[in-house]
Amino acid sequence: MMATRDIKAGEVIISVPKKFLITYRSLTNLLKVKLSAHQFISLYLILEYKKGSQSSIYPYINMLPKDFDNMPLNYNKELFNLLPHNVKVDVKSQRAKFEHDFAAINNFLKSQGIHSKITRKDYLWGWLCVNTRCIYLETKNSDDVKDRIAIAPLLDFLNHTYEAKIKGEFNYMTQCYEITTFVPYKRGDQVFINYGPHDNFFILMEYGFVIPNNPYNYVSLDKEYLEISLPGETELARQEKLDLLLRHGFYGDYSLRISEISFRLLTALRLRVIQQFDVSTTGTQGIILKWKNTITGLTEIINSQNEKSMYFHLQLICESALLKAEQVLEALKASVRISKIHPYAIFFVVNVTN
Ligand SMILES: C[S@@+](CC[C@H](N)C(=O)[O-])C[C@H]1O[C@@H](n2cnc3c(N)ncnc32)[C@H](O)[C@@H]1O
Repeated sequence: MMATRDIKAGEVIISVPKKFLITYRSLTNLLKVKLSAHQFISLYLILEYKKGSQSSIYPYINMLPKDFDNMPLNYNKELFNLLPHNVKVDVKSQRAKFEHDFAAINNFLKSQGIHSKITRKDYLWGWLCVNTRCIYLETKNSDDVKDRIAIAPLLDFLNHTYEAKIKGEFNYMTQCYEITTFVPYKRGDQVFINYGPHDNFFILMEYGFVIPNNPYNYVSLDKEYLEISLPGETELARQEKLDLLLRHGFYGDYSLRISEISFRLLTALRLRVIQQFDVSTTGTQGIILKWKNTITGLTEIINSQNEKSMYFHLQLICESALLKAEQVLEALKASVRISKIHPYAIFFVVNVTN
């Protein structure tokens, strides 16, 4: 979407009247349903899609993507396996959510005596249309979960940038969904919204694209942390350290950003590199106490030797992550040559790996 005049910070750039919002409530006259808003709006979109030019919202249906082959949920096994471990975990839970929703609409259609001709592929299309395009509405009645999401076709013209500063909300006075920009635009500029402070893993999974030089990007080192082998560390010691991490809320979510090593990762590594670890001894109990002090902020480090070893092993796990990424990039190069995978999908996986 483009600015047709200069726009000042603080101006409302878009105002969509309630009657043009597709919500659960706006559709309930069509069918009495016991489905979530996401489930039902997805069903509505695919039913409209199947009507072709007879659909009352045909112009909108016609401008929706024809497929979502570039989204991880649709990747074949070969490409899925090349995704970073943490993305695979998230895509698996997204897939489970989809399967749950697909089962719910099938049950619903059956309960209505409707013989469904909606395939998994059909429904996935509707489901991803909603996932990539819905807006969240703060309802006055916080129990009214069915009214929380909406599709506003006009808003589909707005793309995302992390630089946009906006507020989007339903205005009860004007009965419109309004977007206010807090950055100015010049006539002819592309006008953006901001889907949130998301890294490329999230953006790829939820919206099917990536942002070059996204400042929210990070590398997850959870798998490398668990797989690291420390000389002299017994399986019992390893398990006791992991139990301690769990008990203190420091298990997992170990990330590296462009200019930041997460405190969680540093803390977990400090514990991990402690040698001759045996919780039944007073020596280990004393060092665990010092480790706990680094969590509360009482001290910054356990001791200089532990700190040195921690950074040494941090470097090792970074090198291991780098090696894996290089192998993935090589495999992706081969995929481009041999398979029929959507070229954008390959570009996206290269981007989240790089
Ligand atoms: C609400 S739609 C935005 C409008 C979309 N460009 C269209 O023409 O339908 C959301 C989709 O737009 C695309 N999109 C939004 N911002 C983008 C960006 N900065 N770069 C690339 N694609 C973007 C993604 O495919 C996303 O799923």
